[in-house]
Amino acid sequence: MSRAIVLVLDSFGIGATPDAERFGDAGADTLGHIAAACARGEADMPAGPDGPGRRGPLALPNLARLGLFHAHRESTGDWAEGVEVPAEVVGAYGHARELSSGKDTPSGHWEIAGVPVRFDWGYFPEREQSFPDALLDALVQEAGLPGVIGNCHASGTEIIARLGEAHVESGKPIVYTSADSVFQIAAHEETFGLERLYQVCEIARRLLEPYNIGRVIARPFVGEKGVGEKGVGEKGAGKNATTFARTANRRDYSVEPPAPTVLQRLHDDGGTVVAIGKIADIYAHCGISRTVKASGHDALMDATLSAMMDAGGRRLIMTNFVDFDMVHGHRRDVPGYAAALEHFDARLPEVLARLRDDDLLILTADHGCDPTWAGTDHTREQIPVLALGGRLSAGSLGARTTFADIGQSLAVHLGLPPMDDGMSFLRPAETGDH
Ligand SMILES: O=P(O)(O)O[C@H]1O[C@H](CO)[C@@H](O)[C@H]1O
Ligand SMILES: [Mn+2]
Ligand SMILES: [Mn+2]
Repeated sequence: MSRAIVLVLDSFGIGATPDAERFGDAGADTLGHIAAACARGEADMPAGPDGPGRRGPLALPNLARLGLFHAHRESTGDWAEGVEVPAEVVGAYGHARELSSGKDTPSGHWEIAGVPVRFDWGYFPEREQSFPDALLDALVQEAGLPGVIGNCHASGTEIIARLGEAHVESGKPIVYTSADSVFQIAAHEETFGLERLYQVCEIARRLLEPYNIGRVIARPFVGEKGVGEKGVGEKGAGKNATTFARTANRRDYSVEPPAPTVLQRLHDDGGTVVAIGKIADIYAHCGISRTVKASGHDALMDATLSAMMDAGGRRLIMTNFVDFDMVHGHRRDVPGYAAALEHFDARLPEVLARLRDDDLLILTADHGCDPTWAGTDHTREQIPVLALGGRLSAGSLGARTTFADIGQSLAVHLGLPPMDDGMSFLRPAETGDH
């Protein structure tokens, strides 16, 4: 029975799309710019409590053997700087551009699953006073809040450092947005309460219906307000030392995909869809047979491996590795992104060792988030398509004109009727037994 394993490296773009100019992203290249910084020795990181550190050129030998650097070269025209190009490539590799109108996570994932987003999302483009009064008034009234603060474009970590204390003192949640179609609500897990935050998000989800907003995101945090001056030499010396930090209890309230995804089709056809990490939230819980929550790339990898060890059956296992984006991309943390990639690469052989003959493995991404780029938002980029399966031969899959080629290939592999969008890169002779 065919199985497919799809690993989404959230935000791991491999070069700007032809339409990147429209997004202010011409020249963005998440992989290329990380590799260049590593080659220049600008992404060294000492060992610390968070990991073993890293040094020198970007080392991704296992992804390289699947064709990552070849795919990047076909996308951008150049080899990534300082990387070791493997003598032999064993994977089928390509790069894909996005048909969807946005460069956000749901659009990217839905298109990967065969359903591009052709309509325009609603956005809140004003940097300050971003949300309509009518919306905030209704939220305050329906949720019984003393008010809200924030109401601007912001980076989530910056805004809790800046407004966390005011939030704790006033009980007013922090509302903010970004270049994405999002309404984000940050609140303290203990003083405000996690369940209450989720309830407020559900009310916001309903109130946002007329605005066509893709996601409401609950951003719980913990920690304390400033406790005096920090000592000389410490990070943030001279500033009030707040300890506000976000927790793993983030929750995304997405609208439903506009058409049945390949996940939905498999689930409805009696197959099993195992959603690991944020996947279930991203697909608004549509077409999910089993949800496995895990936080951090090691736990996400462990959950993926254990799902691969489960008894067979026609199934899709899909995992989102969110820290590339959330912890490193948006925070413009080049050394951290490089270290996370190297760590992922080092664990990849564990996945390869668990592949069965009729499995199809696909590694890909949902958009870019170039950590060397201005601002803190995503970047409109091509995604890598690295595929390995019993009957797929090694070599280039070329330039794919939509992420939906992945969904179409999954439909073929899993024995489903064709999706409306995308072209399969599996030849019929290469499909598994159903
Ligand atoms: O800065 P933080 O809160 O991480 O938010 C980022 O994460 C959101 C979802 O990807 C994006 O819209 C961006 O605003
Ligand atoms: Mn994403
Ligand atoms: Mn993001």
